[in-house]
Amino acid sequence: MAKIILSINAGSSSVKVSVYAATEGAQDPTQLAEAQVDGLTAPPPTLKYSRGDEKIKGKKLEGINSQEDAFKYILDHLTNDKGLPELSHRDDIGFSCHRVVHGGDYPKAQLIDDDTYHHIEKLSDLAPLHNAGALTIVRAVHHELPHASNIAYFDSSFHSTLPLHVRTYPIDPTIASRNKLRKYGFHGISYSFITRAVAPHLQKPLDELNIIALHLGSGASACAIKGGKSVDTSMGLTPLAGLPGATRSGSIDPSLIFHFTHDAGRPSRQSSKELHITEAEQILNKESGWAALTGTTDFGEVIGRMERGDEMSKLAFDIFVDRIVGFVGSYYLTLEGQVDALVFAGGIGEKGSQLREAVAGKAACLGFELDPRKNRNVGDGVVEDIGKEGAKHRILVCRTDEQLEMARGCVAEWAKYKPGTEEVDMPGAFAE
Ligand SMILES: Nc1ncnc2c1ncn2[C@@H]1O[C@H](COP(=O)(O)OP(=O)(O)O)[C@@H](O)[C@H]1O
Ligand SMILES: CC(=O)OP(=O)(O)O
Ligand SMILES: [Mg+2]
Repeated sequence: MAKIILSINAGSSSVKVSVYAATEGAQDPTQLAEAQVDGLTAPPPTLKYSRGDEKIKGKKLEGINSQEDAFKYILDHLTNDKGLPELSHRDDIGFSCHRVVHGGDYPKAQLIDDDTYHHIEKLSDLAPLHNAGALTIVRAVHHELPHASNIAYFDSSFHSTLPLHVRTYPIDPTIASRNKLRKYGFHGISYSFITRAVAPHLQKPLDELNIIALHLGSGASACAIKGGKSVDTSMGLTPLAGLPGATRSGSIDPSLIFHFTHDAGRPSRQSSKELHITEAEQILNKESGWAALTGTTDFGEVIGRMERGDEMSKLAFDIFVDRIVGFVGSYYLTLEGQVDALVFAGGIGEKGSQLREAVAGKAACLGFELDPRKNRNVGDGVVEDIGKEGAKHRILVCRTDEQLEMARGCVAEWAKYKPGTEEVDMPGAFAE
């Protein structure tokens, strides 16, 4: 029998929920609707909704201040939509897939029960912009949709293949092992989608695909993928490392923070019972990046202002290009030049033609050459070529879809996650 899958992606600036109908053994779930609340870090948040030809864009929302608020608003919107009869009652939802950024050592998705819930909760300190928000949604689903199975998909799982010398920090190994201090890497659900979309596009078996993938959104990262597996990525123990983002500094000299504030190690003003963060984490995760340099978290706006002559926006743009190019060069060596394509994805990677042009301009010396016309008018497929005909390496844009990647995983493991199976019973789940 067909079941409804809700696939929930709590990002740092947005909550995206896709609704699918699926049956056991089906190839791909069928998307019925997609709702997105954007701008959580640049109020007022707005709703984007699509179901068939029905579209809502940019509806300003009031009283939505958190990922949990955004999710509850979306759930109400979906169940009240008369054009979505498949989801007229909350009990219609059989599965609820949750994007959880930090999954520690979990190499694959997990059914959320008491144990996994508390384990994920412990990891919240390592992904302060994400895990705590995602868990508020897990709790909301558990209370509002008690018959649905909750499954956690981790951003970190795709990077469980990182070689030892890549994931190890050169620090005291005893303390590193005790405190689980290593590179985990994130955006893995997206990189998994990208790998599985790009391989058939390039007509290569998955296990022979070598790409440099860039997921550039509110949080941004790069990944070197060899034989379809992650061999290096720019985020680290937490999503703070590597590239700068909307409110994140990215990698800086770790000593900098002690010169920035004398309170670096103190609990932050925004610490709460659920979320413990230091002043240092608050500043570098939430008060840096484009927001600190330009006053906006919207990189589309940064580009617009730069084009109108704003110097700080130009500086923010140049910093981003410089850091991205650094990873492209580094991963080109990691892959020993055997690179099938440079792939742009995420909100900025998919929409920021100016950024792609600037990155490709610097990477042209390695054989990544852009076709400016294709770059400015990207086709509407999942994967599109924007490289110059005859260039040494291809350049692609991939419209990544973390919700679909989770829903596909859910269908593939249907029997394991089916509501009503013994494993799924969670009598006292998520006790405080
Ligand atoms: N035309 C555009 N050019 C460049 N960036 C854009 C454009 N439109 C939107 N963006 C950026 O995309 C980012 C959101 O990306 P997304 O991957 O959806 O974010 P999240 O990290 O919340 O999942 C925002 O920072 C937004 O500024
Ligand atoms: C891991 C991460 O930074 O995610 P997002 O880009 O969705 O904030
Ligand atoms: Mg995202």
